[in-house]
Amino acid sequence: MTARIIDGKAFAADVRAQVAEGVAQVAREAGRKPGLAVVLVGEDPASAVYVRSKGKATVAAGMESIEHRLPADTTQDMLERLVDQLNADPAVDGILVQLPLPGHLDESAIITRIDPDKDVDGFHPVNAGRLATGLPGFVPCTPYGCLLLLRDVLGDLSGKDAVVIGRSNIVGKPMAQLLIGDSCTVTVAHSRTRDLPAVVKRADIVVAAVGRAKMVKPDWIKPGATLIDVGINRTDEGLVGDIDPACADVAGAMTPVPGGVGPMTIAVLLRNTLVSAARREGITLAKPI
Ligand SMILES: Nc1nc(=O)c2c([nH]1)NC[C@@H]1CN(c3ccc(C(=O)N[C@@H](CCC(=O)O)C(=O)O)cc3)C=[N+]21
Repeated sequence: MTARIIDGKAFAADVRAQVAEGVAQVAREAGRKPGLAVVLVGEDPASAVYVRSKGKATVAAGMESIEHRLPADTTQDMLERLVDQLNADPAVDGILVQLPLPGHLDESAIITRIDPDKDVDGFHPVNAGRLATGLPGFVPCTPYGCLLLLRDVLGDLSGKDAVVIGRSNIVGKPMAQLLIGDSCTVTVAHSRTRDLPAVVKRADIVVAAVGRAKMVKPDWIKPGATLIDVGINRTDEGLVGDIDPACADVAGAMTPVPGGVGPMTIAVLLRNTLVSAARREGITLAKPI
C-alpha cells in the first residue's frame, strides 16, 4: 500500500478562509476586528520565525495583530504586568505568550496569569480542566488541528484504536482527551512504555509527538493505519518529523513534515481567536468552525 499524503497546508488554507468569513461577520456586527496579541521574549530565531508567520496569517484573516517583543532579560514582574494589561484591553481577544520562555522566567505562572477566556493557546489549567470534563473552553491548537485532519480522513472516529506517543501538556494529554471525546480507545505511550512497537502495531490512529526524528518505523505500523506526525526536528537532512517517511509504504494515510500539522496549528489559533471575539461580543457565528 502507499499512503495518501494528507495535505495539511491546503486544509489549513480552507480553515483560514472560513475564519476570514467569521471575522467579517464580527467586524460588521461589533464594529471592530478581532485582536490577537502575541508576546515574544528574547531572540530565539526559530520563535521569531513562528511569530512572524502568525502575525502575517492573523492580518490575512482580517484580524488585528498586536505584537510585543521584549528583551531576553525581561523580568517576571514586567512580563506579568504586560499580561495584566492585555487581559484588561478590550481590543485583545486572544493572548499568546510564545514558548519556551527564557530559563529565568516561570512559564507556569505566566500561563496561569492569562485570562482563561483569552487563552487561545488553551494552555491555562482552567482550559485543561474544561477539556478534561467536557466543558466549553479553548482547546490547544496543535491537537485540535490533528483532530480536524483525522475527522476529514476517517469520518467518524468512534471505536478506533488510537495511540498517542508523548504525554506533554501541550500536545499528548489534550490529544488524548480529544480522541476520548470522539469515542476512540486511547493509549498514551511515552518514554517508559514497554515494547512501543507492539503498542503502535495495534493502532488505527497514531499521533506522534515526541520530538525524535524518524522514531516511528514502518514495521511498527498496522497496514492501512492513519498517521499524524506532530514532530518538527531540525536535522542535517532538513525538517524531519517523528515518523519515518518510509511508513508511507504501510499506512493508509499520513501527514508530511513540513506541510502537515504545522499549518493547522496556526489555522486553529486564528479560529480560537475568532471564537473568543464572537463570544466576547455576544455574536453567534453564522458558520461555526
Ligand atoms: N504559546 C505558544 N503557542 C504555540 O502554538 C507555539 C509556541 N508557543 N511555541 C512554538 C510552537 C511551534 N509552533 C508551530 C506553529 C506552526 C508551525 C508551522 O507552520 N510549520 C510549518 C513550517 C515549518 C518550518 O518551515 O519551520 C510546517 O510544518 O509545514 C510549526 C510550529 C507553535 N508553537
